[in-house]
Amino acid sequence: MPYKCQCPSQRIKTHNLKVRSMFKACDGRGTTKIFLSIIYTKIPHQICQHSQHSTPICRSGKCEIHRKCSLMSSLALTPFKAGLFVGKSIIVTGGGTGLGYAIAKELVSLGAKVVIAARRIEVLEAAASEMNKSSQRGGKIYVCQCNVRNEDDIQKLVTFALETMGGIDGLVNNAGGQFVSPVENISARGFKAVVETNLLSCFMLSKEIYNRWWSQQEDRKRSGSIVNIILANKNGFPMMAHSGAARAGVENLTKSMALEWIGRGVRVNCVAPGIIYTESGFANYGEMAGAFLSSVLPCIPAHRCGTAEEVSSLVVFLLSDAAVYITGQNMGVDGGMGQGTIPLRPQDHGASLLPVYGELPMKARL
Ligand SMILES: CCCCCCCCCCC/C=C/C(=O)SCCNC(=O)CCNC(=O)[C@H](O)C(C)(C)COP(=O)(O)OP(=O)(O)OC[C@H]1O[C@@H](n2cnc3c(N)ncnc32)[C@H](O)[C@@H]1OP(=O)(O)O
Ligand SMILES: NC(=O)C1=CN([C@@H]2O[C@H](COP(=O)(O)OP(=O)(O)OC[C@H]3O[C@@H](n4cnc5c(N)ncnc54)[C@H](OP(=O)(O)O)[C@@H]3O)[C@@H](O)[C@H]2O)C=CC1
Repeated sequence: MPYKCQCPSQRIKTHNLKVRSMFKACDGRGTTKIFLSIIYTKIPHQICQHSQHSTPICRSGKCEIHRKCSLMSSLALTPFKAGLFVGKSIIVTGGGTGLGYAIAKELVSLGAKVVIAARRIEVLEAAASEMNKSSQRGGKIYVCQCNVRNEDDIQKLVTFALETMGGIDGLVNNAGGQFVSPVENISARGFKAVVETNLLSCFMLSKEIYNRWWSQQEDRKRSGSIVNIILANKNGFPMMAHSGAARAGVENLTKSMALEWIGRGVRVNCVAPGIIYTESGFANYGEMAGAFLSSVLPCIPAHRCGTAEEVSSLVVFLLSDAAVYITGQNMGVDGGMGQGTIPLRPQDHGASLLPVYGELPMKARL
């Protein structure tokens, strides 16, 4: 099947725009879509000539287009100035995959020392060896196995970070997740597991670092920044109610910590991603994910998923001194969804809420 190129290379050439990152997706029907996020760095012309994209699609990952896609991904750069995080030490939980990986990678490319922590050590090690290739100016990734639901593991993580990096300037509470279920089918243990994974973990790790490091610093200039990754749950989170509730807890905890710790120079903020395509994240939902994506994309004002790098930029900004007057906030990265409800649950239940007062005209019904 001939490949229909959607690459906006003409625009890039004409306006000399800058390209930061690329999102590619095979739709399984022989078409590869290439989305360019036209922002920061200049795309080399030889990579993005319109004519070079008229190749038939393969799904092996080895064709010319895939090669160019990978090349483009590896060109993804940061909008922040080189060396911005030199001398800074940061913990990113869940940093071996998806959003956490993108955040850790951007930080290390800016010179930070970063501990990535999660349960699967082999995933962390593979990620670290990849990321260390893009490290700049002394940036380095260290790995630490940690189940964030376990308080002993949390204490060991903080000990490891202090010993290897000599301090902690930033924390990204990104590890998290949930499973899909209607409320009535969630067991108490299941609900508790999700609350522990997303809320208790954030409380335990933030507190541990505060008590052992931030509260001990004489020099308040060496301040701390915590960024909590939550999700777009402003109007509830049907089919993942446990997670919606846990993240609402994180948002409120964020405000309390922000107000209590501001005197110690510690800032605390939330980032609420909308629907961000990460291979690892979506793999948790198996076949449901594909169907979900096709029904949900038209409901996103931007008509596309976000990329991990688009979340990472905001997280890195909040960690940086550029955000020194920002604390207690929750910011969405959601393509215009306004941190609203993700329509996980199709409303195909019929007229279950019948009007009690008066008649509802036919045209006002589904
Ligand atoms: C309707 C359409 C759906 C579309 C799907 C696309 C969704 C896109 C959403 C976009 C927004 C959000 C994106 C993301 O969050 S991406 C990140 C996703 N990553 C993860 O979720 C990974 C982490 N998740 C987990 O580790 C688990 O879900 C959990 C937090 C629960 C931990 O599980 P674990 O097995 O370690 O827990 P326990 O062994 O302690 O078990 C405790 C109880 O939990 C019950 N449980 C666990 N998994 C499930 C399940 N899949 N379904 C039902 N119940 C589950 C388990 O049974 C235990 O309870 P019981 O003893 O009572 O049985
Ligand atoms: N992708 C999206 O559309 C959205 C994602 N989010 C949130 O962003 C965060 C990252 O998601 P994403 O990167 O997409 O998905 P991933 O599944 O790739 O990331 C989840 C990460 O958390 C780690 N993790 C999960 N449970 C634990 C645990 N108990 N202890 C330690 N680490 C744990 C996992 O590693 P391991 O399994 O090795 O422990 C994994 O690295 C999550 O909190 C997610 O809920 C929010 C909104 C939208």
